[in-house]
Amino acid sequence: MSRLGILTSGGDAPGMNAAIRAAVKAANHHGLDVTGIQRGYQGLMEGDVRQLQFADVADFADKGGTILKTSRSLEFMEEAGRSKALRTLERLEINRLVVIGGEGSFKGAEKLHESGIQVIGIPGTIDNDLAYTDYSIGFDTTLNTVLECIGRIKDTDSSHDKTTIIEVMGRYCGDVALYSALAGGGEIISTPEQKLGFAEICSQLQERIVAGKHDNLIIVTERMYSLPELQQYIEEELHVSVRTTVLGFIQRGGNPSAFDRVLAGRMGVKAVELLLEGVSGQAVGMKENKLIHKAFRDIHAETADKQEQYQLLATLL
Ligand SMILES: Nc1ncnc2c1ncn2[C@@H]1O[C@H](COP(=O)(O)OP(=O)(O)O)[C@@H](O)[C@H]1O
Ligand SMILES: O=P(O)(O)OC[C@H]1O[C@](O)(COP(=O)(O)O)[C@@H](O)[C@@H]1O
Ligand SMILES: [Mg+2]
Repeated sequence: MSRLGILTSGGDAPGMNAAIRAAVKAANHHGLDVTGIQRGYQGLMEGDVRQLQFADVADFADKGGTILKTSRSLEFMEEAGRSKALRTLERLEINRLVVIGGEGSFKGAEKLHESGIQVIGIPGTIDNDLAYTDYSIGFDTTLNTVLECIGRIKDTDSSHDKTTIIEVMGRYCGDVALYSALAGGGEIISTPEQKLGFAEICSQLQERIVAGKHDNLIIVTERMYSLPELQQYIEEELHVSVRTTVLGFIQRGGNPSAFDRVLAGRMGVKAVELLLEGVSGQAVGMKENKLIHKAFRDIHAETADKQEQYQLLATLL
């Protein structure tokens, strides 16, 4: 019987388990056995695997994280590490592979494809930083979590007329911040795509204070500023009380939203279908609510056009 391997790699994202479940279900339906590779590429190199029956995954579709565990593996970035991974695949007679992860994981998957392994990617990252797909699995859940946290902070801010800087994740992509603000989450937003300087943040804040809005949320993407410096700058310039909240891993965990579960189900099944059609070196995505698939090499070159969303934001803020 033909054997399919599946792994999750990079940061965990809510909905990864739902994608695993869907892929196992689809594989079994087509008579394929599934080997779960644990701890991403690190586990692939070490041969850390277990057989996956549908019963093993059926109850986890509604859980965050990944039951297969995940890793970031420096060793796999090296030729020698990847040779070890190839030896594992050969030894276990795995000739088809599903990789659930983000951009980095897809780079690794592309190298496996170039080495002759049949591989399909599924986008699983809270960052939504893969431009070829409108949404990656996990992004919607993270947004909902961020909005819930923001709502709680707003209650306190409005009661005390305070300003809070909220740092959200996204690595080098501003989508978590952007969509949080589009959903009504904040007054001022700064992202890698539209970065505001300290002075610009202060002038926007000052405008709102003059207009009578004394509780304000400033949403920023991680890795952009020294937050203590930004906080101090605003306090000294405008003589207002400012707090800072870094949401951190709170926004990566949690049960997947309905949207992420459905997306994961669609993509998990599609990945297996593509493998059965003989497709390799591509990732499943979604554009305008239709499933698509695209070569890894084209995915890396694609850049996102978020002009429409930023224009909308300018109207809404
Ligand atoms: N250029 C690359 N070549 C081979 N493997 C890579 C490459 N880039 C990333 N990887 C592998 O993919 C893993 C996950 O990538 P990372 O960027 O950390 O997360 P994500 O896939 O979620 O974006 C890395 O730890 C590494 O093992
Ligand atoms: O978990 P780590 O290694 O601290 O990495 C944090 C990074 O992981 C993420 O949560 C998810 O990123 P990836 O999906 O690319 O792994 C980023 O938003 C964040 O910058
Ligand atoms: Mg990534």
